[in-house]
Amino acid sequence: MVTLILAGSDSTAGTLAWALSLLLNNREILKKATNELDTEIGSKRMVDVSDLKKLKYLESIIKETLRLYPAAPLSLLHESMENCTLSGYHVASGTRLLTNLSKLQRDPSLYANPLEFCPERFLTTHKEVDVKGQHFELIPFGAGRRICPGISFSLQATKLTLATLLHGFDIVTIDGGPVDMAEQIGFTNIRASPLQVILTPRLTSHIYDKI
Ligand code: HEM
Repeated sequence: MVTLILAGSDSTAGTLAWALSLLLNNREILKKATNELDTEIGSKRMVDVSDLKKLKYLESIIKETLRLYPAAPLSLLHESMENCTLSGYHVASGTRLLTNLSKLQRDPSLYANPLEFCPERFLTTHKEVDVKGQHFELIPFGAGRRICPGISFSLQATKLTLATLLHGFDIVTIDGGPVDMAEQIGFTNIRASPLQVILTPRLTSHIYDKI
């Protein structure tokens, strides 16, 4: 249980903070996300779990966030159980391997303008790519038999929280300026400084009574 809480909290909260930071620095993308929410949900109620499958643009924002800021940038250690050859390299039994997800997911041979926050790529050139371990150019949750067991929960929690925040509130930085994107590298990749924002309700007040 402790493992699940430790592995699940920083990673999911961190991803949410990166998504908001990226959106605040790319306000035209934020606007497109709120437009999608207004079209699909309207202004008379809060977001519901059943709405999530309709929010394709928001889904592409989460994929793009996980591409640029994978919560576990070096994944976890895997130990080779036997001698094998991997992409032409001899790997002796007992060797411990890490996958550099940050580097992989910012590889210019896999993504055009790899450092740019461009959710649209997951609706066009990379439409078929998902994060579930089948497409090796995007594996923020790892792949194979040790893939993150929290994947469905965290994708659902991130999408619901982000949708609820963006639909329910106008969000700006405290000084109106850009968000500092410095990373604090550790076991999980989190922001170096806390993200501080001002939230202003965008829906009529009685809708918030249900929160
Ligand atoms: C955005 C959120 C998350 C990301 C990006 C993420 C990413 C990862 C990655 C890359 C691994 C290593 C996979 C490998 O070894 O190949 C992992 C393992 C793991 N994750 Fe997550 N994770 C997230 C959320 C969660 C949540 C919410 C939970 C639990 C509720 C969780 C529980 C675990 C556990 C227990 C492992 C170890 C699995 C094993 O070694 O067999 N994670 N995660």
